[in-house]
Amino acid sequence: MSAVVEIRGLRKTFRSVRRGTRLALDGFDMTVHAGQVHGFLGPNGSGKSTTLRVLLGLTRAGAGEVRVLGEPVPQASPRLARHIGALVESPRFFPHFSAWDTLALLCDAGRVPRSRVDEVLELVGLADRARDRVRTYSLGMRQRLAVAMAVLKHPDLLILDEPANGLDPAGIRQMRDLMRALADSGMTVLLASHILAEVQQLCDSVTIISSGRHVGAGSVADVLSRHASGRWRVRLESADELPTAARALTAVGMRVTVLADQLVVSGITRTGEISRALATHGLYVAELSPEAVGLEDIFLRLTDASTAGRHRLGVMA
Ligand SMILES: Nc1ncnc2c1ncn2[C@@H]1O[C@H](COP(=O)(O)OP(=O)(O)OP(=O)(O)O)[C@@H](O)[C@H]1O
Repeated sequence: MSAVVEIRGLRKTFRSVRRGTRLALDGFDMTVHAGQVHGFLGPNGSGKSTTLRVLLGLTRAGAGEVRVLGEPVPQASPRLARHIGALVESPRFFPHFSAWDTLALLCDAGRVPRSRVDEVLELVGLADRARDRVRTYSLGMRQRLAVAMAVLKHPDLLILDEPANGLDPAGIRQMRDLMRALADSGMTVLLASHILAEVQQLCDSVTIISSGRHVGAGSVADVLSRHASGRWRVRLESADELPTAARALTAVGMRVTVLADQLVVSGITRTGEISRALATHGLYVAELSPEAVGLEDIFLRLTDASTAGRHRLGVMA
């Protein structure tokens, strides 16, 4: 799998007279592979927008190496511009223009054939409102028009900063379907988002940033399994047997929490240990499953740990 984005050791410091020196990126690393929807996650102020602005050549890093589509940034940024589409700031529209007029104007300015307008309107689901004025559009429709503007030149890499911000559940779902359709059409999508359930459903891989540092990355499945809770949920034929089962498991060194209809067990290396310990007391497992951990739990665990560590070290900006 080839890397579309490679970032190594990125540092960026902001200096202002009023607020002093602020370290926004502190040796940050990230890799995004071709054809994936890659989620870029981090708490407010952790450095996501700064990273995206560096990738786009909009701001310069103090140190580190950045390559997009194999080319160095910022040196190759003018050449890369036509291969990257981006939605990183609130889009501005001419409210009295229609979506069709808006895209046609951009086609003319960017020497893209106008035949692309209808294609893109179809892709973002605005074909039936294409001739209506933008000022009559909902927030979700405006966001989809902004994505249409970003993909007009059929970029290889699409960078989106919180595209579902402020959208209702239906709008979020349309945006998710759109991202998936774009990735299926061969585009690599880098998506900064706070909506972790969405990221878990949509993204192939993720990078987690906290206080300007990389704190986790990998395919969503890997990240979920790497940070699995190590706890197992155990149900028996009858809930009446749970107290006896809890005593049996505790006696062999496991940690057990008794809930109304199940046990939560940790402190084991193999699940067979649970069935074996219960069988010696004539108890049989009806259901045994790993306790589910979502991306949100992992995100909070990693970013809290990182922030707490940096507070201890006294290196917070
Ligand atoms: N132009 C700037 N001048 C001074 N400080 C800045 C500037 N831009 C960003 N910062 C600081 O850099 C740090 C990272 O900000 P950044 O906007 O990259 O975070 P973010 O992860 O995108 O946050 P959010 O999720 O809230 O958008 C923050 O401490 C922020 O205050």
